[in-house]
Amino acid sequence: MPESGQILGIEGTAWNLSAALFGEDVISLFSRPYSPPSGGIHPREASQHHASAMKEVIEKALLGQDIHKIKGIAFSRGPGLGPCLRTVGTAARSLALALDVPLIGVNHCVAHVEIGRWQCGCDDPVVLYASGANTQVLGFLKSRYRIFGETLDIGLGNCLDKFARSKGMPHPGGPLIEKLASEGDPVELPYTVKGMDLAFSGIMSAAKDCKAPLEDVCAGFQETAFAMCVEVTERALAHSGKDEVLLVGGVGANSRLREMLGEMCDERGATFYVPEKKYIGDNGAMIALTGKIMLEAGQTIPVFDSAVNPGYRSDDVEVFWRNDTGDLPYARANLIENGQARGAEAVVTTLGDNVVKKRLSKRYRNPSLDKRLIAERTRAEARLISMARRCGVPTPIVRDVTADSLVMENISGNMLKLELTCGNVLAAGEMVGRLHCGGIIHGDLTTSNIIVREGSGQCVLIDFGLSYISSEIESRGVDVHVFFQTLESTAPDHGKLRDSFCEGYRNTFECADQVLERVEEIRARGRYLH
Ligand SMILES: C[C@@H](O)[C@H](NC(=O)OP(=O)(O)OC[C@H]1O[C@@H](n2cnc3c(N)ncnc32)[C@H](O)[C@@H]1O)C(=O)O
Ligand SMILES: [Fe+2]
Repeated sequence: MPESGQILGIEGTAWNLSAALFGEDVISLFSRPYSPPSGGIHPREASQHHASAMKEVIEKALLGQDIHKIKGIAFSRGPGLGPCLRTVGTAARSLALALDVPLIGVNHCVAHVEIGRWQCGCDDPVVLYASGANTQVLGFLKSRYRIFGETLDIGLGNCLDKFARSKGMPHPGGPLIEKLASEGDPVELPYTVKGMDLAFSGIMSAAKDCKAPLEDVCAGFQETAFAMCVEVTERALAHSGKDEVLLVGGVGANSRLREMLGEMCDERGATFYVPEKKYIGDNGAMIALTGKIMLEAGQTIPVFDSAVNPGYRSDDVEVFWRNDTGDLPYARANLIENGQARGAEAVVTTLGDNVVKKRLSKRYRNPSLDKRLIAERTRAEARLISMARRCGVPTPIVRDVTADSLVMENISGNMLKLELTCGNVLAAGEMVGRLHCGGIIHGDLTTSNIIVREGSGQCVLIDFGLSYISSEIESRGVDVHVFFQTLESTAPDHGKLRDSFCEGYRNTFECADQVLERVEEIRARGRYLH
């Protein structure tokens, strides 16, 4: 590996203009945050702030340093606010040319992850990246940071900030909401999880309209939104078989979110990591460090081809600097002991020809939210399994229902994720087509929730805990989007599998094309939003 010496990194995707020098460790770090006089971040004003503070920030980061030791200039290439990115890009290019050193274009999201891994010393975590503009659950697989799930509308931080503004609180709202929440008694707010994806706009509008004392609304907001984030992180852990969780991004500064994630990891036997506060939100050190790693891996860019990318996705980056884990990470998925399988939210125990599925209480969840979710999901599951069967979708037969448990027929076979052939995925597409045709949305359509029945090879759909009735193209689209995401995050040949699914889906559902078009739209929407 070539010795890369010192790297200067510049961050300025949104609110913080920050520069750092990284050698073997962080040598210097200096930031000039932009705080809007009123309202939220205005892209042009933020970029003007960055332009006027650039000289000072770079000078302070380089104070007392020998600039001849600098072997590369790294900058945040995206995602972020276009005008801010361009200001930073221009400064980085000029410095690279003036010092005659390589230029490294860093993906901001990947940099959040890399500084977390570096600081915490974790190896292969499931990452909850919760910041202003982004909320994603990421995991490394086959040379990329795959997006297991993400927000379908706005980022958690922006959602907190907008709610705060509507109540007359200053920007950014996160820290003040945290303070108020600690004195409140949580109100009930809408909880929206779709497979491993999340949506925050429902909770935001309900919170804005809520007439309860502000402390109680803030507490309800945190309890609900954070429980959603922890749930999808747990789901990603169960699905991927990884055993480390890393929290990064500005919202990671919140101690309640840390506490909840810590409790979830504790219950699952996973290890929880979170970097120091100065490295958790936007900072120049994360760009300098990632720049150094990328330079060592040979990932530099020529100045003439270094345009910024406001929509740069975490999974657009080919990660040359990490060893591929090789096999799909299923070895440790779903702990199975004494005939019991433990998924993300329930324990399934085999009892002869039946299984008992019992939803577990989660310590990280506020008790009334916990009770509400367990009861709602158990009831919904029993009702929707029967409906789906009537539509010709193979499901287990339900034999009994209690407040937190279902007794169902035991289906023997493997999860679809272990038998990802085009034929099986085509059959899955046909099954989902029938389900949607009958007006049912599965709500958690992953390859772990389809069993390929031993002997007949028939695809059987399980886990209807998040299912609901809807004939909307949007809901159907999200269902299929979730399925495609699990293919993408786990199967290298996902293109072919996707085609097989579409073929099956078209075979049984006449609105298939409309839905598949919407899936493309939903995918594009997940890209950086302003
Ligand atoms: C693309 C890039 O520009 C963007 N960066 C970004 O959003 O800044 P970051 O520093 O990672 O996060 C800022 C967010 O973090 C929230 N935040 C800060 N302290 C918080 C706290 N104690 N509780 C909750 N939220 C907090 C703020 O309210 C704000 O929304 C991103 O990573 O998405
Ligand atoms: Fe960020």
